[in-house]
Formats: sequence, structure tokens, C-alpha cells
Amino acid sequence: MVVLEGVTKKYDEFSIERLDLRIEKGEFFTLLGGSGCGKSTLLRVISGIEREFQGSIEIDSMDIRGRSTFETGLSMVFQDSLLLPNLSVEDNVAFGLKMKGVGKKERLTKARDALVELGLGGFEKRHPNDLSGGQKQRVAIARALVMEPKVLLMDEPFSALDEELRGKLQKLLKEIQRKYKSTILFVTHDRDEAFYLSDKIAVMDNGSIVQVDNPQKLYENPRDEFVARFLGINNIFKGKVSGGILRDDNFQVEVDEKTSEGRVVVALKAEDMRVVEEGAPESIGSSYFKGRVEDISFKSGFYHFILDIEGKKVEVVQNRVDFHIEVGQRVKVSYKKKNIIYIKREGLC
Ligand SMILES: Nc1ncnc2c1ncn2[C@@H]1O[C@H](COP(=O)(O)OP(=O)(O)OP(=O)(O)O)[C@@H](O)[C@H]1O
Repeated sequence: MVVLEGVTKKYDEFSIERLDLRIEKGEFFTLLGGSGCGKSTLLRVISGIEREFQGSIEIDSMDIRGRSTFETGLSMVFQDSLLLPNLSVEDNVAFGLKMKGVGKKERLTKARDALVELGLGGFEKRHPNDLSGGQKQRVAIARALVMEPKVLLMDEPFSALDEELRGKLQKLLKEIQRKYKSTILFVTHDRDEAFYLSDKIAVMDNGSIVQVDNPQKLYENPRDEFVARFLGINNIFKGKVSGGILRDDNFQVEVDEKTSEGRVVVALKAEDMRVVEEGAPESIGSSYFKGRVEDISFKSGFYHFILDIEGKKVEVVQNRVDFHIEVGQRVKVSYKKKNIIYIKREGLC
């Protein structure tokens, strides 16, 4: 288990302050955030690369301060594979074990097994320069895993790879993590990558952790507008509620009648709404916006609509449309009150 308490790291123009974090054994834990929010800094502090920090970091109850990665039992994989060009693939993988004093036979057996695990059987004698980017990154992962780390730290390991390869390596990593129940602390700015891989995600912004939860709970209950938008929930409505209606200028959303009166912020996911014909009969239990289609695109088997509703842009995603539809057309958008996510019920916003 990894426990961070009150971790503070200050640079001239950026700081992480009093950060607490807990990663369970066998957990795939991801730090997710935009560029410059401090993900890599935090990983470098945990790894021991950044030695100056305040607070405490414990791995399986061992205080990591001042200890080498051999002692703390951590391995790290970076965006760049950082392989030693003069060594063969198997010697690269076995290098850490050699430094640890493991005998030649044992370390080469372990290195070869790790390479097979990563689908690189037969590549043992090659040199890094004779490998593709994806293969190099697999060697880097093998090199980290062969050390049987207590925690594997990964800093955007797939971000330099093309989309198809990234998908393949994500799948491979997930399989290996499940098989060996490895504890992984992964850093990414890619929401889909985080959602696919992680047991738990910490969303970071400006040196702080804004919310930690499993992917589903995070998506169902973003705690603020930043998290909602970061997770791709862009239909956010802010206004004053009275009599079960949220009003923001001309825009109106029907909310739960029990919603307290006053200012609230709510969200509706694009996939929780549906574009229907302007004259379609209204069903009981559904609520409707009226607006105009501003854009239609078709991605990954889904229609993506941008609608203009009383001057507000609303996104809707759905897998089928039962009527002829084109840009500029007036339509209705149906939604259900039960799908409204309440981000902030009262107070200032
Ligand atoms: N050694 C350093 N000295 C001073 N400032 C630094 C140092 N390292 C990082 N920073 C600053 O700290 C902030 C956070 O950087 P960090 O690399 O942790 O962000 P990140 O979330 O990993 O971003 P990215 O995804 O772009 O790598 C940035 O503003 C960066 O300029």
C-alpha cells in the first residue's frame, strides 16, 4: 500500500501542497489531469527522483525518504523507453537484476520470461535501435516488471505511440496487471486511457487532487464543473431554481421538484438525451428542450449532434435517428429528470 500524507513540493511558480493519497495493494491507480497540473512532479517525488519534499510517503509502511528505488521496491516506465543502446534487449531487461547482484543464469531466465510475457519472444538478441517505438516501450515495461516492483510507476508510457498501438499496449498492460495483481500508479492526460485501465482515478488540477474515485462513480458524480468537463460532460446548466425549473436567461431545465430553491449547477450527459422530430408526441415522464440542429457528425458508430437551444449549445450523442434530419432543422430534445446530475445544489456558483 502507498500512503502519502501532507506531501508538499514547491517550485518557484508551481506547487503541490499538503496532498494526501492512498493506493491499495494490487490497485491500478491513475493520476489524470491536463498539462502542467503536477502529475509528473508527484510521480517523481514518489519515485525518489525528486528528493526534496515535505510530508511523508510510505510504501508498505516503509518511509521512502532518502532510500534508493532498490530499497523502496519501485520501478518506473517513462514516455521514452530510455533503453541502453549498446546492450541487447535481454541485457537491457536484465540490467536492474544485474545491479541487484542476481546471477547471470537467473537474471537472463527472468528477462526472457518477461519478454515472452510482453509478446517479444525471439527479440532477445536484438538491439534497441532495431526495434519499433511500440516494441521499445514493451521492453521498457519488461525491464520494470522483471524487478517485481512493489509499485510500478508509469508516466504517460503510451503517449508517443500511434492510436492503434496505444490500444494494443493498454490491453496488454491491463492483462498483465490483472494476472500478477501488480500495484500500478499511472499518469495520463487521456481520459479514455484512464477510464479503460484504472480501478481508481485521481483527477488533478493545479497541484491538487480534485476528486478520487472509481471510473464509474467519477463519471456518475463529478464533484464540480472542472471534473465534469474534464470527463467530457459538456452540457452544464447554471441558474436559479424555482418550482422545479432551473432558469438561465431564456434557457429552462426541468429539475426534480425537491431540488432546493436557489442557485444550482446541473449537468446532462450527451448520451442521456435524444433528438426527436419537432412534432413528435411527448411521452409522460420525459422533458423536452426545443432548438435547432447546428451540426451533425458520425463517429465510432454514433451520431453526434450540436444543438442550439435558446442560444445555448447542447451536445447529444445517440446510436440511431428514426427520421430525416439535417443541419438547420428545428427539433426537440428529450431528457429525463432522473438523469440530471446535480453538481452544486446551493450557494455561490
Ligand atoms: N524542475 C522544475 N523546476 C521548476 N518548475 C518545474 C520543474 N518541474 C516541473 N515544473 C513546473 O511544475 C508544473 C507541473 O509540471 P508537471 O511536469 O508535473 O506537470 P504534468 O501534469 O505532468 O504536465 P504534462 O502532462 O505536460 O507533463 C509546471 O508548471 C512545470 O513548469
